[in-house]
Amino acid sequence: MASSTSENLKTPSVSVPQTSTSASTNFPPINIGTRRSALAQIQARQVEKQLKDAFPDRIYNIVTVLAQGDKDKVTPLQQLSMGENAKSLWTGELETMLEQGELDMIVHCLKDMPTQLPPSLSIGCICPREDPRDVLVVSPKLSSTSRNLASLPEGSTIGTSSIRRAAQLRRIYPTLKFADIRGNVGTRLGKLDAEDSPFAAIILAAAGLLRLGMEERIAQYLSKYNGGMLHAVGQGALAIEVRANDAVVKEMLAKVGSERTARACSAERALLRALEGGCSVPIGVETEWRGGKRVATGVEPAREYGLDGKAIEEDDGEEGLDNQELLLRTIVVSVDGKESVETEMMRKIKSVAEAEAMGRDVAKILIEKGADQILEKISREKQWAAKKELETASK
Ligand SMILES: NCc1[nH]cc(CCC(=O)O)c1CC(=O)O
Repeated sequence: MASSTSENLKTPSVSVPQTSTSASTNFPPINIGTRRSALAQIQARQVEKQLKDAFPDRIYNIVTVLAQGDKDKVTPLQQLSMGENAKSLWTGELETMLEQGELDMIVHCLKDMPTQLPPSLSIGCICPREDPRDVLVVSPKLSSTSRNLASLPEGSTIGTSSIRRAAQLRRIYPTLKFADIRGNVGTRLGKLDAEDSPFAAIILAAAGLLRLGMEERIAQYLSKYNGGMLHAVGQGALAIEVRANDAVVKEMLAKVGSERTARACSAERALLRALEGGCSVPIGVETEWRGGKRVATGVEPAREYGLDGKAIEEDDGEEGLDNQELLLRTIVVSVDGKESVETEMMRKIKSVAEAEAMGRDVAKILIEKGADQILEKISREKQWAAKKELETASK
């Protein structure tokens, strides 16, 4: 779909689609950067559409970049994301282009964004959240009999590279086994469905499957009260990264963002930041808005359920937001699932800053309850594994 320009010869991993010539405008085009996967491109087009609806006179280009993390399919994820630059392998190249003005915004899954951004960049807006939950996707060989975790055959292997997912499931389903599975959503589904697949099922984010139009693959939605699984910080929300000093683009994005999602996700991210967790740290969260006219998840527009399975009665949109309370549930689990610390807090939240304060307060409570010991142990083990890796490499 994207046609290459001669510019790309210098940077072959970047593809710029032809600019549409239909809109007449005096403004320069808005270049929207994203990763190259099918899901990333759908997400970028969704944001482009919202911007087009709000600002039809502007021209938009979607620029896709093959991220370092997508190129290296061999090194285990946990090693790829080690150290200072954790996760920059997903965003580093795009961020350089944004800083240099080749892009005007980057559409990210908020979940994949580091909690600290380079000082020249900031989050321009957070879009309304898709369903934030993790889901179980079952192998076609089992899908007529096993539609949930509890009914999978004993000793089944679940494909996931996420310590958060594996650790939480080990805690509740000690007979399940876990194995790494890498790649984009489509690649993972292909590995699950292969004739010689070692996996009985895999765990994915609902949001990705829903955006890809693959809802029919979802066997079970997981949450605290269904499978005992809390999702990742920021899961299901798209965030748009911009140059911190780009007032024009920031003003445009104000039309696209959701205050409800921004508050919920800011609480989650402040919690993660305070615990200094990288993407592989097993912290699970759930946020719900309670009270006011509706009982709702961080999901928006309101779906027909809350994360606890209670029906959502009425959607009073953003208006009732200040009268509602934000419920934040969290869990920190050891890798083997044997130790865990959980806490829940509910508070009225009237701004992103208040949401961040709540996230930090929850982090303090988790630390008082012993979460720091779990996290320190994981960090020691990671350093040990990295040292071993270096020793092996230098032999
Ligand atoms: N780790 C990759 C990733 N980053 C964001 C999503 C899902 C979409 C979202 O959270 O918005 C996924 C796929 C998955 O975890 O199944």
